[in-house]
Amino acid sequence: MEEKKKQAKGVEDFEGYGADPLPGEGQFLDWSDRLFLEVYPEILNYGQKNQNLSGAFMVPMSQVAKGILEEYSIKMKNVTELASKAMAKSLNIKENCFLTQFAERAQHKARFNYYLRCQKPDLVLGLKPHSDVSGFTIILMDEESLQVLKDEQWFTVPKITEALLVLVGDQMEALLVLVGDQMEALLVLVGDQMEIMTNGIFKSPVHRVVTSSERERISIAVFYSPEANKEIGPEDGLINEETPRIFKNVKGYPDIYQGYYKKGQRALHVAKV
Ligand SMILES: O=C(O)CCC(=O)C(=O)O
Ligand SMILES: [Fe+2]
Repeated sequence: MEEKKKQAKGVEDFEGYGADPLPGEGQFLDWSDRLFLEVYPEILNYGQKNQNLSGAFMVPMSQVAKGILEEYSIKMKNVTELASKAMAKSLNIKENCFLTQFAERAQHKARFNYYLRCQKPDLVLGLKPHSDVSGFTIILMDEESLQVLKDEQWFTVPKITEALLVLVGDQMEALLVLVGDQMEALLVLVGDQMEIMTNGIFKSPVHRVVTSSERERISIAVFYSPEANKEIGPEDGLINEETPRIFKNVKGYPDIYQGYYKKGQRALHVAKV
């Protein structure tokens, strides 16, 4: 515990080790311990930043841990490319169109969540209801507890061992994609920016994590987002007379999102036409 405290980030910082920044008035803290790191494109600078022990990279990592993080990040980069293409294909639009919107310096941020056992699981959440700001998020989990809101009801996302990639949209459809020879189940959760780029066809679901008094849980979420300050918008190929544009082109959406997230609110309406 002492060692953990030494590495903790400031209460206002987002990146680094510790709880999320203090939420706005009337909001609760989440029952989780997490490490949040930008891995792409920043991973290339990781060693340097680590030596300086500044900002988000105050968490010293062993060479082994750094190696694993690098390897995982490279694999995740492949998965995001594969999933971006699969999503475009499923919509009958150009395979590379989403990759072009995410652009060369697309961001990958990894969040390592550790949800401790909780004495009052009926009163405390591991993560409050939210939608992700990302284009999409790839989640690896060891236990169930992630829930998605549909028709005002919470559904627990099952832990699947056979499937490799599952897309949870509004319809909880499954999209199976083969990722190398790895048999770990990965979940792809659509984020707000993909809802904008697909003109609302893929929905960014509201989700939360519940706690348990019996078991702890670990998950790794990799948030894949367009390059910083890149304007994004609905794909031309998805707009026609029958399905008119419902979202504007937007720039700097993550900043707008953060303001609403702190208040426990969604931000997507600001991008509506
Ligand atoms: O722990 C999980 O399964 C989900 C985490 C999540 O929703 C997030 O980090 O945004
Ligand atoms: Fe999330």
